[in-house]
Amino acid sequence: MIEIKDLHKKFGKNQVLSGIDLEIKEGGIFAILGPNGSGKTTLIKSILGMVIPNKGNIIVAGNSIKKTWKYREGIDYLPQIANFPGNLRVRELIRMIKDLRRRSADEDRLIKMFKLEPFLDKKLSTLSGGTKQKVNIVLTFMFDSTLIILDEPTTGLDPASLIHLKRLIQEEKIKGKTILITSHIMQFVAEIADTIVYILEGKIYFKGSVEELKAKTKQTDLEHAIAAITTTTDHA
Ligand SMILES: Nc1ncnc2c1ncn2[C@@H]1O[C@H](COP(=O)(O)OP(=O)(O)OP(=O)(O)O)[C@@H](O)[C@H]1O
Repeated sequence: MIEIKDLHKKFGKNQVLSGIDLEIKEGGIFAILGPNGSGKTTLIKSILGMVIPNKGNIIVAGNSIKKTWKYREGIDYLPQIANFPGNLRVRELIRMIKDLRRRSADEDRLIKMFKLEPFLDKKLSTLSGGTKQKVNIVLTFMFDSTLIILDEPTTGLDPASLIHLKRLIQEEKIKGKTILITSHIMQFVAEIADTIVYILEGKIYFKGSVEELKAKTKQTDLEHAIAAITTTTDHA
């Protein structure tokens, strides 16, 4: 589904990605992990064509993404920070995104799931952080793309909403979709991820399952395994 070959990206003198090689097969949940500033969002934005790499190649669904944008229509993306005009009402925003993408959407089920009915006529600027995030989740999942990219999807969510989000992601996986997630919430990652990709110092430091990482680092939970990763694993 996605092939990344020798990807390099620097911002000024800051070398963020320095030779990322990664294959993401079709179907399943992939968590991209790494410390703050390790380049997770940069990698995601490179896949989306929002960051132009200095070197390397990215192939999505068999085609190089260089100088093309059409492939992006087949990706549903939840950004880490979504900035929509505050004076828009939730209902208007949903309408606007549907018009922009010119795709059929199934928003009603999601609005119900996240109990957003009372907020539909409210302006975005008046919503709490968690409610805004639920609106962003609706905007992401209301389309039916085969590739879904979620940058820190749990931000601000209360426990009930987190359960809904997990269920939603798992339902999409069962449909055969490929889901790419970044998160710092290790319990969330441990519960849903099939494969973990750990980025450190611009490279892929580990790729494998949660169980493989726990075994490799001799830890019983993912949080401690991640903490131990740099001292106990070899480069993947
Ligand atoms: N547009 C930009 N211009 C300059 N530097 C940038 C830009 N985008 C990202 N960076 C830098 O690139 C590095 C990686 O940032 P990135 O957002 O990809 O990290 P991250 O792993 O997603 O971090 P976090 O876990 O904090 O979200 C950081 O040092 C950041 O300051």
